[in-house]
Amino acid sequence: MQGAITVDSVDKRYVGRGRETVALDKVSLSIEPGELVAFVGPSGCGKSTLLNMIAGIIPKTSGKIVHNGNSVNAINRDVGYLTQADSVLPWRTVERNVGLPLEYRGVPKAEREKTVEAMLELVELKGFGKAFPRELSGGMRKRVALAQMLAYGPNTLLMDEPFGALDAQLKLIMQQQLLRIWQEQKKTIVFVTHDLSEAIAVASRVIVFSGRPGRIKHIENIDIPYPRDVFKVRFLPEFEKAYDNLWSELSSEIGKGEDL
Ligand SMILES: Nc1ncnc2c1ncn2[C@@H]1O[C@H](COP(=O)(O)OP(=O)(O)OP(=O)(O)O)[C@@H](O)[C@H]1O
Repeated sequence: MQGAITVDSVDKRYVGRGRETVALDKVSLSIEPGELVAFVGPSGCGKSTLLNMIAGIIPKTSGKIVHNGNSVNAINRDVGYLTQADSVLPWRTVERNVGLPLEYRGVPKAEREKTVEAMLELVELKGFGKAFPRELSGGMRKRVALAQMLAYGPNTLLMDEPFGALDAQLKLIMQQQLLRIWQEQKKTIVFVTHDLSEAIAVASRVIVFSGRPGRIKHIENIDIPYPRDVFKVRFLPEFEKAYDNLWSELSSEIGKGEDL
């Protein structure tokens, strides 16, 4: 199924310099096509490791990951990946940054320009195509990175603390834009965050990982219908209930196996 992710009994052990780190222990999880799921957990519990394995960037030690019906055993080109440190190149204009993945794929210029224009419109940066990244605010740069990721049309987006470096107000704006794009484009999204409010505001399910070795400790369904206003949801009783549940699950894990 397009966008579906199944993680089946996945372990990850890193071995290096005579030391073994068990990052993930028997993690199993199913994500439906079109779902927006958030991962939360203490630092070092393996959230980024799991995203990297879904993207096929690093190998699993054991277990199985299936995406779009295919077993992931090498670089997974069906996902878009956005990290906190975005990949916007300072010497390229906005439009040439957004078009970069299409250039790599050899997409002809005319088609590339059409896609870039549509992507800039989608992230509300129409008219900024000729600008350079240094001329943009932090939130605008994030939107360039988002447009770049969306340009080649992956059905699944992996986002690792994408808004972590932004100030509180910009974060809200980006969360709202993300929800709009998600609803318009019907993508599957896996979103890693340290911010519980952010996780509850955007996700339909929040997955809580235990301290290292990372295991799935709890799954919280967020019973707030979409479309959501990320600012107003904070005042709903469902939000408060989810926050209480998540905090009680998470607080006991903080400090366990952490890289202090
Ligand atoms: N290449 C590597 N070699 C050895 N150990 C690694 C490597 N990458 C990650 N680790 C270890 O695996 C564990 C999980 O790391 P990971 O980055 O996946 O955690 P995380 O939950 O994303 O953390 P954070 O929230 O701080 O970003 C950590 O203990 C980390 O030190």
